[in-house]
Amino acid sequence: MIVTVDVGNTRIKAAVFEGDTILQRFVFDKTALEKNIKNILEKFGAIVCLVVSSVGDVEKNTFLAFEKKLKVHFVSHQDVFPFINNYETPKTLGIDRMVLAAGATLLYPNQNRLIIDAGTCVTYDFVDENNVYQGGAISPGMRLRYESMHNFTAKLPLLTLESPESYVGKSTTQAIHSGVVNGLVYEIDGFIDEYKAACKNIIIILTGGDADFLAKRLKNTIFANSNFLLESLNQTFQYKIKND
Ligand SMILES: Nc1ncnc2c1ncn2[C@@H]1O[C@H](COP(=O)(O)OP(=O)(O)O)[C@@H](O)[C@H]1O
Ligand SMILES: CC(C)(COP(=O)(O)O)[C@@H](O)C(=O)NCCC(=O)O
Ligand SMILES: [K+]
Repeated sequence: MIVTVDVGNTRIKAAVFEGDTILQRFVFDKTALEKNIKNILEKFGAIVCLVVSSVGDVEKNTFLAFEKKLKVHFVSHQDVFPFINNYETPKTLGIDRMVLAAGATLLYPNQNRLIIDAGTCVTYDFVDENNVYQGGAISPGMRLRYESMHNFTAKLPLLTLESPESYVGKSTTQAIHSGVVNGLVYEIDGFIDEYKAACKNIIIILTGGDADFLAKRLKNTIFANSNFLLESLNQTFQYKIKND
């Protein structure tokens, strides 16, 4: 039994795995990291390893403190990955994106894969059918769009996520909701259309904190799997054990 932990720029997600099955999933804030990990380990005494992917700014030592009880592994660029990396700056590629690419490569063999992670940022990652990671895109996530328009203007209020009534916003509030939500939906549909036109045999995976909300609004039919990063971490770790 292992626990995988995904430290994003907004929240921390964790899942306990027995083989390929998720037993329980947790979401918490970085201020409550130590307490939550402690609780998970107390609840699941059979956990032998803590596998961490981090792009956030939490202290490594918080995890290392658990090393007396179990093995702690930070996924890093030095690990073995099941794809060839064609990114021109492989050392700066986010470790979360590497893990998503690895999970897609292992779980969906012999096809092109596009992974869209709608978190703090929206990331697009493309692994082709020859298992070559080709790159993708990074754009502001939904919450970031609301916050940055408020922070960088004098007049725009900070709103919380709401479904726009129409693409024609009839008030400041409605115009912001339309710009943020419809804008991101059009962006994602636009990228999906480009990838689908360029490659016939492609699987598209949508994950991240906004995945469920967005999936319902896309023109393309895409099923959201908000656990995909945690599942990919489990897969990446199993692959490492087999291939090290
Ligand atoms: N309780 C919540 N707290 C913060 N963000 C949330 C919450 N519920 C949904 N979200 C959405 O999730 C997104 C962040 O997704 P997440 O996958 O947690 O990000 P990250 O992996 O970058 O930490 C935000 O854009 C926000 O709209
Ligand atoms: C793009 C990201 C900020 C996404 O982080 P997230 O939204 O998952 O919190 C992260 O993958 C990162 O820091 N990447 C480094 C740059 C790159 O991937 O090229
Ligand atoms: K992301």
